[in-house]
Amino acid sequence: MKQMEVAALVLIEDNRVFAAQRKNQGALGGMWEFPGGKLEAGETGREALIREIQEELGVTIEVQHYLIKVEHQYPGFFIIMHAYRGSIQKGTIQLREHQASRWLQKEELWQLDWAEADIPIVQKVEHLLS
Ligand SMILES: Nc1nc2c([nH]c(=O)n2[C@H]2C[C@H](O)[C@@H](COP(=O)(O)OP(=O)(O)OP(=O)(O)O)O2)c(=O)[nH]1
Repeated sequence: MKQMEVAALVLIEDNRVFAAQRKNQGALGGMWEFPGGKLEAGETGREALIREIQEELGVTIEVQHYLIKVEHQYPGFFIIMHAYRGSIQKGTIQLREHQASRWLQKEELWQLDWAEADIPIVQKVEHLLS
């Protein structure tokens, strides 16, 4: 069974969290997620996250702390996801790989069609927003 390890960013500004929508084609097409991506060989989760966010959003982030580890079995693959809190150090977000993005308030969190593995992260975020 295919297995992957992924790092994801929980970015909160002004009491809103950043969510991004995957492109319609491909794995989990159209689903909402926290930006990030797969760890490459020899990379730590933090290193992968900094690299992926630079690639996907064109910004430099500072990773603050580890938030939660999620393990989830999708029909075709098993995913281990590490979510971190982080903040933008430099740059303005540009969507380079996602089709849409939103800054969500607490009450809006469950309006989105989240990738299944993200549910525990969204629950955690719910407690971080007021
Ligand atoms: N980045 C990210 N990926 C997630 C989340 N939730 C979730 O199930 N995933 C899945 C989607 C993908 O299968 C995998 C992330 O890898 P990725 O974004 O690099 O995957 P990809 O297939 O788009 O990229 P690639 O193979 O072209 O490099 O993890 C999430 O919140 N953030």
